[in-house]
Amino acid sequence: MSETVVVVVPDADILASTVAARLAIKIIDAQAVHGTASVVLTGGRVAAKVLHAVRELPASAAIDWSRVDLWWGDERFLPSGDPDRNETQAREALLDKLPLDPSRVHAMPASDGPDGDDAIGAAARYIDELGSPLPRFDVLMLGVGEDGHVASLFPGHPGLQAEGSAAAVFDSPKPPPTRVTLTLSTIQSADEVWLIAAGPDKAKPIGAVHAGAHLPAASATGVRRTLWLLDRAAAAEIR
Ligand SMILES: O=C1O[C@H](COP(=O)(O)O)[C@@H](O)[C@H](O)[C@H]1O
Repeated sequence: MSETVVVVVPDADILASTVAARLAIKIIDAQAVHGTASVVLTGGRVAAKVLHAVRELPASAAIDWSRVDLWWGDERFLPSGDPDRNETQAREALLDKLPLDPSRVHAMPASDGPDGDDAIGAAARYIDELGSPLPRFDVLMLGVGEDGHVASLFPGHPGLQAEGSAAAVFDSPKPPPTRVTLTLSTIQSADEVWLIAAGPDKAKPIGAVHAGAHLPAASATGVRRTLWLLDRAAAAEIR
């Protein structure tokens, strides 16, 4: 039976440090049980803050980073190293400072990668990388957009119905227009899904989801646990 928990902390800085602490413990526990840990990263502003906070965390020294698999929930389909790529931001905030095993860093392809600007080919390549059955995801982190989107799954957009484990997204309402995303069924395969949001702009969609609205964020649930990790401003409209 899956549980949903809402955790509210005073502000965005405290949110980043508490999510970082939770993430470190989750990775340490997963490595104790399985030998490895598998984490799905998200993009966006709060994600960068969380990764920065992991860097500052003394407990991160207890993690064997060479046995952590990193995946991405979505990617802005831009050239490698573009500052708007979720991968670039994660590398700058944390990954470049860690002794990761490069073969365990599963970034989504860039638009100057092996498939060039063919986003469908890039999504197919990520489907291959994910494999079948899907990897075990110990924790899958997601930001929440002002419109209630998660990963690159936007309300009323065809990506929401996509089949397969990952999909290309075109004409995204948020720039850049072309993206690659995990599909809802892949997100729902994670042991724990963490929806992380800070700031007043997130209050409306989060309030709506908790009142029963059918926004993409409402469908982002974990097999064992769904955690909403919010600052007070983002939680303001939860009744
Ligand atoms: O474009 C994206 O936006 C969302 C939310 O970002 P935020 O800056 O409003 O927190 C993010 O979750 C997603 O990964 C990203 O591609």
